[in-house]
Amino acid sequence: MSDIVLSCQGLVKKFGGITATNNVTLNLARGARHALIGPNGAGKTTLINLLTGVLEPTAGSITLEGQDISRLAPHQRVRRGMVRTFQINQLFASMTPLETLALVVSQQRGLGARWWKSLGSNAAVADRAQQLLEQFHLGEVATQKTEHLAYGKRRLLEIAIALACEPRVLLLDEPVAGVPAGEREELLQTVAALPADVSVLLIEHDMDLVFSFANRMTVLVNGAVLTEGSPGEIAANPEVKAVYLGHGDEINERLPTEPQPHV
Ligand SMILES: Nc1ncnc2c1ncn2[C@@H]1O[C@H](COP(=O)(O)OP(=O)(O)OP(=O)(O)O)[C@@H](O)[C@H]1O
Repeated sequence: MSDIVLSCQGLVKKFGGITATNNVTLNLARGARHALIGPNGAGKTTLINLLTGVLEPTAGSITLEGQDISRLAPHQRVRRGMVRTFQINQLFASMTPLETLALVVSQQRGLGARWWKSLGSNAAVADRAQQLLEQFHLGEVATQKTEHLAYGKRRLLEIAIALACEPRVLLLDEPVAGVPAGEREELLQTVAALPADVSVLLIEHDMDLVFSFANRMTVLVNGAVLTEGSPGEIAANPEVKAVYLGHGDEINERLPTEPQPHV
């Protein structure tokens, strides 16, 4: 088994005259905690959309566990084990976290939506949903409608839903964006405690989270990879610091000061 779970080679995405992704090659190691950072407009969202199949690349290829998935539809990539965090939408607003997770676990296990008729009648589904509720600190709000949950709890539910799909690769899209200060710590701790066998690619502007979470970082600028390295290497890289100058991003409060230690 290769040490690389997800890989893209020479990815290019052009929107008319704009090259949003410019010859990006990126390897996600098995069990990685890999952050993708870059200033606004660097191409992070476009790259994630290419990896998940929402966008079709102009050139390049993507492999998951060594198999070419470049031509697969988004749902086929999910089935192969690449899952991104879901944004809570209207569909889930009137459902509770318990119902939502039971539905996703049930679908994942090929049981369809039969859980609806007899929630709890399938012990394996109920057990897994309960486990996820506890893991994501949602136990106390398990039977409240999602639309009434605090924002931080909704973000936790998004990650729980993604994990219910039993991913090999989890693409975490700005998990703490918009979360009020009082709810951040719980979210940071939960993200830090994600299962070690799930390889994670994190897109994030919040440098607290990036530097406390990642053991590998890729910096995108103008659609291309500027550099890749350990958090220590990234923090010490003058080019990275220069890129963030004038962007008002928090990275300059951290660079080139010492990053947090990593194992
Ligand atoms: N559908 C589109 N059509 C045209 N241009 C696009 C499209 N999507 C993205 N772009 C352009 O591609 C570039 C990269 O955008 P992208 O949203 O991927 O960056 P980002 O790093 O995710 O930015 P942010 O951090 O602000 O979310 C930008 O110049 C953007 O304007």
